[in-house]
Amino acid sequence: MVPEEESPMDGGRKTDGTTREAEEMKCFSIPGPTVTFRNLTYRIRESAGPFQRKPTEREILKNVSGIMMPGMNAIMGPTGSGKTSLLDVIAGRKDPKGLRSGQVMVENAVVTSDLRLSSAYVVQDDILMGTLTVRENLAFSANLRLSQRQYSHMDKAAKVNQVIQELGLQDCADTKIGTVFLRGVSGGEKKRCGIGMELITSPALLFLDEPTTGLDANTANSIIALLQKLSRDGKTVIFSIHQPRYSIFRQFDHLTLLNQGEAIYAGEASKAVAYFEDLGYKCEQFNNPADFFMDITQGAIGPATDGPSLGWLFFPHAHPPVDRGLALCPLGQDNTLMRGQGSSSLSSQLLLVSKRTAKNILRNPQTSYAQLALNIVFGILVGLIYYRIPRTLPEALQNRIGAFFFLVINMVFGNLSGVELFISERALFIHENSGGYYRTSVYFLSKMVVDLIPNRIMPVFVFSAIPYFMMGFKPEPEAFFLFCVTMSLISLSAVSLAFLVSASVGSFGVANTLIALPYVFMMVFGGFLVNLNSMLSWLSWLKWVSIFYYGLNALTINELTGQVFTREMYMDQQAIDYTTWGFWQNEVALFGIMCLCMLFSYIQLWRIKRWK
Ligand SMILES: Nc1ncnc2c1ncn2[C@@H]1O[C@H](COP(=O)(O)OP(=O)(O)OP(=O)(O)O)[C@@H](O)[C@H]1O
Repeated sequence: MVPEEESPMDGGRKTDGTTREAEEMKCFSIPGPTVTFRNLTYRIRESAGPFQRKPTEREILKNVSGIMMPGMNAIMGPTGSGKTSLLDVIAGRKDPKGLRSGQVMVENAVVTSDLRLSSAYVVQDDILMGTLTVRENLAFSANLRLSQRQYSHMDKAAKVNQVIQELGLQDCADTKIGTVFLRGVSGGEKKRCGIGMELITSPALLFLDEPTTGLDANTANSIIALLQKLSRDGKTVIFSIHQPRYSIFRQFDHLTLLNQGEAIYAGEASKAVAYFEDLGYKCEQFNNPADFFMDITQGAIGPATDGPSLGWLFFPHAHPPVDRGLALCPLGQDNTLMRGQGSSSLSSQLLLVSKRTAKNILRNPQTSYAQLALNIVFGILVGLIYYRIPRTLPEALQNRIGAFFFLVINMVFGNLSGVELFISERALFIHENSGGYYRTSVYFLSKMVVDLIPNRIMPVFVFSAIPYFMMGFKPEPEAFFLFCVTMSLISLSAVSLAFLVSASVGSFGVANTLIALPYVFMMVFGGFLVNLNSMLSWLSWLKWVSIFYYGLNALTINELTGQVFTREMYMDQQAIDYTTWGFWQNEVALFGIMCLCMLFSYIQLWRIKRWK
């Protein structure tokens, strides 16, 4: 959670627009912080193969140091040189376990993972809600991240308008971002909106991972021009970039050049060419310096004379960290200097996130429609197959039990789509949750409320009503009501299991395999396909975890108890307890499965790795 304290960048509560504007101007005139890092060594563990005992370690950052001040600070280097890793370590987004030495300081205070809550980080893949407009996305960020105590609704709307103006997003402010099904704003506008989501909190320190990747030359230019404008307003802008064109390169104030995890240059960008020329490398007259540096790192050109070799750090015109009197502090110790803006209360977070989820479902209703359509078609189909079940044996019994099995299969397997819930928004959730937008519990609860009611409970009532009367089940309202309750509990427990799988894995392929397996096992141990009394005793215990077992039992008790044609004979044979408590035992068991799966889903969601 973003702390509620007032930040140095925070304007505080304002009563009139003029004061607010003046304060905003003041925010921009306060210089951003100086970020210092030294001797950063970062190792990753390469996953061991099946025959390898110990995982191997690889050093991806080797003793990297530097100072980044307010302005444009670029981290450049060839692919795989460690640009993103360095950016993430500085921004406190990389798993601290891998940091073997070194520290990062912001304005003389050691920072660790807390920095990620107080600084702004724009990820490479624009992570935005595609069904919402640019303005709605920005408003979502403003409503959640600007303190309720300090900003009124009007203040927040004014802030959104201000960001739209600053980023030149006026023309597309009310256009949806876009999804695979929906054409939305352009790539450049999406990138601007991503930057805007972070600028909402007026951060003094802005990190961007490859902000120009995937954009055409003009759009890339305009994004860099925007960043340059922000840096001239006093912000410390730190970004990784691969191989920019000259018009982009010349806007850099500070350059950190990486090669195979080592910083081979860190200093004023305008002096980098001269530095390498001093080492004997020759930059052709019309060559782009960025291309020149890439050629050096990739060994395409060598020194003309015997100069010093690459691989040691140079700080032209930059103050070495020791000159700034920075104290060493053990890694992992939190001593955060900057504090983020206060965020909204738990209940308003829940309201805002639920509203966005509902909006997203309404604007992207394919899953809900499919769920409803499937239930109507299946309901009619079951109703037709078992139309007016006779009340004479053997059909009265055979058809009823068959119909129950058919109904439960539909309830369970109809919820396979539940595995989509947390996988499709995994990147968005990780980004927003680690950026301090909302708590894990808020996201979880909003998903439960907004997904469960329209997608999992309402269609069940439609589905239950259609075949129930077509088949000629007990006409009493109480029996129909208990039938609906049972069907809902079967559906909810099945979907909870799907949610658990969804929160545990990151890919649809794995999730589909993982969910199909327990569903099929539960079906076998439901008591319809095999008589559980005749099964090996050490195997038959699996019925106790079967949604099918409890669901079939409850439906059977509800329909067959008191019927003249069976006289409970069937239930006696199957050892089904058809007392009132016997019926409710099944309902409680289904409810228990649902609660357990929900609880584990939440734990799994909470355990998702936030580190990069
Ligand atoms: N969490 C991780 N797990 C495994 N390998 C990693 C991890 N993070 C970084 N690496 C590896 O470290 C090296 C540097 O990666 P990084 O993404 O920092 O490079 P980069 O310069 O940003 O590359 P690119 O320009 O291609 O994005 C790569 O070989 C990458 O595969």
